[in-house]
Amino acid sequence: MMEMNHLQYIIEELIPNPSPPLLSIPVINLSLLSSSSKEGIEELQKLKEALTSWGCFQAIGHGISDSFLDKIREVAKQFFALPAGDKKKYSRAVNDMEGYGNDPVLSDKQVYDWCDRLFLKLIPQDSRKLHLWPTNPTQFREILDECSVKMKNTVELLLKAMARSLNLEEDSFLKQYEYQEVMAARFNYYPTCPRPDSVLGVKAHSDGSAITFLLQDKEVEGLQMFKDDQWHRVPIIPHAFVVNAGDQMQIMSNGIFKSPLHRVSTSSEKDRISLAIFHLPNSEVEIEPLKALVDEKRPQQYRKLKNYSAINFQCFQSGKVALDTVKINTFSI
Ligand SMILES: O=C(O)CCC(=O)C(=O)O
Ligand SMILES: [Fe+2]
Repeated sequence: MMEMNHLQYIIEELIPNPSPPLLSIPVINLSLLSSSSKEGIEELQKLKEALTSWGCFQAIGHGISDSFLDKIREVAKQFFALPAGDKKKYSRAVNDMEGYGNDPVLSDKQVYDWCDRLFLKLIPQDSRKLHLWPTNPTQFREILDECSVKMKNTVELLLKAMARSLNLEEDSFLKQYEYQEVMAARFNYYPTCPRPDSVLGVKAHSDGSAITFLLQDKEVEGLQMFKDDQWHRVPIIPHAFVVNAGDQMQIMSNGIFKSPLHRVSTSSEKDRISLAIFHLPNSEVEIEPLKALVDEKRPQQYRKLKNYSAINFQCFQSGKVALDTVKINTFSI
């Protein structure tokens, strides 16, 4: 953790319920989603229900082996365990999100996340800033590269299933992307924290992505989802991904799929590592609610836009909720 005044990490009041109830979110077997068997159709229905209510689910049957996921966890652990001086070689520039570091300093009122991270773009390949990719541990680059290839297939399979679950052509979402996807990895390291009652690993947020795949720590819980006016702890399923829709999916699906609010608690006993893989359209591509999901009963809820990440960042700076600022006011007076 970089040197910083600890007060800057404290949320004004005590977190009302730092350890809320454990609630199992739906578990979906991705390998069943392309099957037209009875099982496959039921799984597709489960997927739709999960994304329209929770906005998230635990993905099993995703085709990435347990041993590969453990390898990713291992190199991440080795990287964060390096001496500070070694990690600093990969530090992000002041005005860049990519690289190693913690929250950018935007205002003196800001509350920081109790978290160090390594943020790297994976796709498109020519956008990679390889000088920020660790060479220690030596396998890091190779494993992350392999991870991007595997994840690309898994995410595309899911995007197609999501479209089919809404009775749309299976490439509806990918077409909106104009097949120009961006994929980025964010490794999060949460050191032990002396004040878990008033400090969060990551403050409540929704993701600016279209879809996020999260590999949780295998042993240490921390992720919490907000649903029905309550926080819920997300249980660990060691080789599952926690998948959630992001804001851009809420926009493209005209509000049908939900981008859930989530946060990460801290622990005074154990440090924790997670890896979030974000998938989103290229910033030059315009997105809007799919025409097939707009009708009289469900008028268009969001305006056409591009570069949602920039909108999200600006809103974060001024304390606004990004999705609210791109919403079309549909109710009449
Ligand atoms: O560490 C986690 O469990 C979640 C991290 C997260 O929400 C994020 O990186 O956007
Ligand atoms: Fe997140």
